[in-house]
Amino acid sequence: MKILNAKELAEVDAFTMNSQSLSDWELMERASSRAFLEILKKINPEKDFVYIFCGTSNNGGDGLALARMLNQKQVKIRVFEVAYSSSTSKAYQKNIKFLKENRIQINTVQNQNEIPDLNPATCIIDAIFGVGLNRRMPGFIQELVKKINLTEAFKISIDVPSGMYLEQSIETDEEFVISDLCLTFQLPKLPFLLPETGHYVENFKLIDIGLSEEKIKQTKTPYNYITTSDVSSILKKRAKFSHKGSFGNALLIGGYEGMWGSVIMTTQACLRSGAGKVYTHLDKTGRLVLAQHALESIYIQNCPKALKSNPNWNAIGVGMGLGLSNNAVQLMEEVLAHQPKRLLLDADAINLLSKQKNWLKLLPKNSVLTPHIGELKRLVGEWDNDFDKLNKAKQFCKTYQVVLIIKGAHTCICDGTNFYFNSSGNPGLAKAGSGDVLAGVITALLAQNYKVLEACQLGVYLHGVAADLALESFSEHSLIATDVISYLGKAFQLLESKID
Ligand SMILES: NC(=O)C1=CN([C@@H]2O[C@H](COP(=O)(O)OP(=O)(O)OC[C@H]3O[C@@H](n4cnc5c(N)ncnc54)[C@H](OP(=O)(O)O)[C@@H]3O)[C@@H](O)[C@H]2O)[C@H](O)CC1
Ligand SMILES: [K+]
Repeated sequence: MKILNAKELAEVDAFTMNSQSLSDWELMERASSRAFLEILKKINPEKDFVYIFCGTSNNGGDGLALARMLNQKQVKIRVFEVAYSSSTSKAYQKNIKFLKENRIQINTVQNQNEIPDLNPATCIIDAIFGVGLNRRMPGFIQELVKKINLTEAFKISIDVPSGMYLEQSIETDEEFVISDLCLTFQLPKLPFLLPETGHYVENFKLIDIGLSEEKIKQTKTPYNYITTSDVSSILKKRAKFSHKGSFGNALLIGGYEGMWGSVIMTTQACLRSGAGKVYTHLDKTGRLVLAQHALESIYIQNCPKALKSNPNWNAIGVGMGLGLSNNAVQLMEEVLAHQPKRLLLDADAINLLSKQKNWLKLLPKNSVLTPHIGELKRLVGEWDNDFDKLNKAKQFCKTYQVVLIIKGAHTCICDGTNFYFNSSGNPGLAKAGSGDVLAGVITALLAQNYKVLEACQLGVYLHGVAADLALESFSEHSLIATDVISYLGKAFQLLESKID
């Protein structure tokens, strides 16, 4: 699924209206009526008192349409025109006319003194600014938003929380609506997926408004959102006459300084993700634990020998609990000298790279690095904001020709040109061990010869789905990494059921 900016969305809107012979008001009516159905699920039409704040352009137009629909349902409402401009959109004017015809009172707010008492409101609909915000909101709207945020009312933002920009960060002294629910039209918006702003849009719902799929497909954007339909087309069927050699040999290297569990979980996840054979090198003191927990894996005692004697590792995953000792440095040197076809670097492998930046040039092309935020900082340096972070990550990938998987609530894959944000997963994954499991899933897919970017997308998505499915037995609090491994099977089943 694509993530578009305001200009691209406006082009898709225009194309849709043209191809479906719709006026802008009709498209707005479609959008608002679908948002209205979602709002009805969240309010008590008999009891709630809904305040609707409408800007003077199309986001405001949506708000006015919602006011009319709520009024028709006999919901108690108050409508406020937040008059930041004297020029209004056509669809907005038409909706104002309808409200007047229905004798619905419209209150105007155009300065700080006109901000109403919000105490009576039990629900607030924020339709002040949508995707069109392109500069700082006027002072009186900043004050209004501050007041909205202080109320106990249930807050619903239409399309985008007012004050949030699609493609730039918000200054620390700027306000934006912190809503309980954001009903966003058709496609997700970039700030929802970035931690600085996404933290305040935890609950967003995509409202399908029938925009032209053809036009969306044609629109070029670097930003993408990974959904089931994107990845189910990637997953390959296992051929009937295949054998273990058909699915690759994966070598996993880590598990030192008592951190055996780390690489053993990677091993288990790799075994559960379809690799033909999984070999694991860990500190020899951990070999019995490996034998107990991953019977199907093959223990490698002498890693340098295994690297030298076998030029045909289909994929190597290194770093999970590797430590930063001299031994770890040597192992990394061996791996880099081997120049594997497919290489994944996680955890301590990334930390070692950050210390020895001259190694970066030695990484085989298309190596996959899976840093969490702290590890990313050590690799690319500090960033000013999330947009700067994306730029730095992109530059890093371009310079070293690698793929970054930046782990987080919406894990982001960057290949130097495009970004892919994951849609699956939950905060139960915010625990030690989750990354080890992800490394195992992706190494298994790399070993099976999936294209690197496809292995990353599929792996990240499956890992999140497994965590989501695991919530049928566990809670976000109780979920642990090994639970995620035990639900990988169900996650694969879900995608397999979608293969034609
Ligand atoms: N396909 C869809 O997704 C549909 C979306 N709809 C809704 O329409 C909005 C987008 O409408 P738009 O009118 O483009 O944008 P806004 O309502 O957000 O209004 C912003 C306008 O105000 C001006 N502007 C921008 N920033 C400021 C500011 N800080 N102060 C004052 N004015 C500002 C700007 O115009 P300028 O020419 O002055 O730059 C914007 O035009 C979308 O979010 C949906 O809610 C439709 O319902 C149909 C389908
Ligand atoms: K809004």
